[in-house]
Amino acid sequence: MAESLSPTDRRYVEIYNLVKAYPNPYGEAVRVVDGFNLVLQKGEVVSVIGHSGCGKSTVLTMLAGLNEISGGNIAVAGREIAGPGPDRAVVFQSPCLLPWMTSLENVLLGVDRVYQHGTKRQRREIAEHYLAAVGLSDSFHKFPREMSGGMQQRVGIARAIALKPRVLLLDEPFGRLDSLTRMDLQDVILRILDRERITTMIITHDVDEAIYMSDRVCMMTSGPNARVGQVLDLPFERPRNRAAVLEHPMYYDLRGALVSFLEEQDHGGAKPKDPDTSNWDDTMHMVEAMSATHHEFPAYTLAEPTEAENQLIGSGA
Ligand SMILES: Nc1ncnc2c1ncn2[C@@H]1O[C@H](COP(=O)(O)OP(=O)(O)OP(=O)(O)O)[C@@H](O)[C@H]1O
Repeated sequence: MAESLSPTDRRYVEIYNLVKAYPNPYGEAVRVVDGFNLVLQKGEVVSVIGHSGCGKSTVLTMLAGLNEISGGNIAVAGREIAGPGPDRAVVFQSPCLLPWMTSLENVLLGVDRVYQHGTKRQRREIAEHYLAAVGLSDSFHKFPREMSGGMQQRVGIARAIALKPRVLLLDEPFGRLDSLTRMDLQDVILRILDRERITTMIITHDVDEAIYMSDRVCMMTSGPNARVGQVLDLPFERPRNRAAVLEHPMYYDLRGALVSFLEEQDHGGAKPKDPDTSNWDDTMHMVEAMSATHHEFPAYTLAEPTEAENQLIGSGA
């Protein structure tokens, strides 16, 4: 993030003293998140990691405007948020596609709303462009039931990116996918982010994923009263290269810092699901396997922005 940024872009997403209180079974308000502060630069990718139940999704859904804020505030591009909006697109663990619509129609749902002044042909061109960008050029007319979980998640990603959001929010987007699909989709997202430079927050349980995908990793303390414990800066260049990241001399130290933090936070309370720090041994094996196996999807290429997209964005539509 070396280029000079305007003051607004340096504080593109600003989360200030954020609080979320939920009622407990006795009706008392418990502050799950309390005093969470984080600033993201424009174009930055930040992962949020922490023990299960600490409040990661709570922070993300408040940033999405889907969850009421109990205290503090959140601003995007200098403006305090008030509810959800197409400037913040979310991809959840489950892609939530409408089952009676094809992949193209599912993506068009959002595109039609954002580009209301575009022609039908222009909007279709944009939806097709983003489906192609996630490797689904052969599946425009498939229904969700005809697609694998990984393909459905690709549609969910295309739908989110096609909105041209200012901020992309990924809530454990690969949580239900097998390791190979997961790695494939990590690369799909990284390549889109390289091109689109979308400011992105990723919630994950996977320390290797956090390191591979992000510019910084934000570690949350365990709840209640969870907040940012530490923030780790990552030295890896973009575009990311998996082998180069894994072979980087600092990789083990960085990973060790994350795991140590999580272990320190693990102070004996019952945790339904601990962060997944177990797949390191499999990772190099997976990299080799990926280069050796036949891919389900055609080689990923990113076309230039479509003419329709440029015209519509240029006209402020
Ligand atoms: N609507 C709600 N009402 C009451 N408590 C809630 C509500 N939503 C979440 N919580 C509680 O808030 C805490 C934080 O939940 P959240 O889902 O944000 O955690 P998380 O870190 O994302 O967990 P995980 O990693 O398991 O997805 C949990 O203890 C959860 O039980």
